[in-house]
Amino acid sequence: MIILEGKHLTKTYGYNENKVIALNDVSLEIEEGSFMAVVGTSVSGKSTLLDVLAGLVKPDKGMVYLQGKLLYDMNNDRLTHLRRRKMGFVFQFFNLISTHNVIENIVLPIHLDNRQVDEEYVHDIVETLGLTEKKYAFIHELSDGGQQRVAIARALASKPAIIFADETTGNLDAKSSQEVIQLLSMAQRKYHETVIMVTHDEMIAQVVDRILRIEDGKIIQDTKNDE
Ligand SMILES: Nc1ncnc2c1ncn2[C@@H]1O[C@H](COP(=O)(O)OP(=O)(O)OP(=O)(O)O)[C@@H](O)[C@H]1O
Repeated sequence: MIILEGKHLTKTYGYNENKVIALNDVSLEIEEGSFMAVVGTSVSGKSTLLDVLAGLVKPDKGMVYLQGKLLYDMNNDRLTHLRRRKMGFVFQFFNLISTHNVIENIVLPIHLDNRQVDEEYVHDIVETLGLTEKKYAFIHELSDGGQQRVAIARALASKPAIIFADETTGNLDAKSSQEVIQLLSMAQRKYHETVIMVTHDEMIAQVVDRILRIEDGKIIQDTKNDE
């Protein structure tokens, strides 16, 4: 089943001689439960594509449908509500709250959405990500790797329809980047999540279901791993 669809997405930044076409008429469909990696050289438009698909950056042209619902047709409050309910984010620099402990950070998006925390589910995620011993630790007490795990746990906890991950602006070393990919892949299989991840890591072929290669704001290669 198609969970997310982008149609003729175009996004430009700047004007006249400073004009940059970050996305140039991109269309794609994403299967529910799949793990898609978005790769490509620097400033090719990867993050812009992710942000447009996630309802964070409105395209100049084109449409995004999440489970058949047109994203940019709704007002901002509804879009924010939809993002909270349906999307999980694992972005670089994690946006974790330093005055909260690990478990408080993980359940924060659920509280923001005025939903009941599924304690059993959260417990399972915490255990799966190896955070049980760190549950009550503060964020600054964790290593970078530990913080990454909290960010992944937080994205999973609200049972989103899709998880968006972007490591592109950061400087994750190859090992941390592999770890994030492995953890997301495990989560995708265990919790039947759909994952879209922007990465510089090219060693992903075995893990992901699909690799989308972007160059100059266009899809230049779309490789699906059919098992
Ligand atoms: N907020 C913005 N304002 C102006 N220009 C932007 C903005 N965001 C992106 N761009 C431009 O759009 C183009 C695509 O950027 P984008 O960040 O999507 O590429 P990327 O492939 O994710 O790059 P990287 O891998 O280096 O992070 C670049 O030329 C960038 O400078």
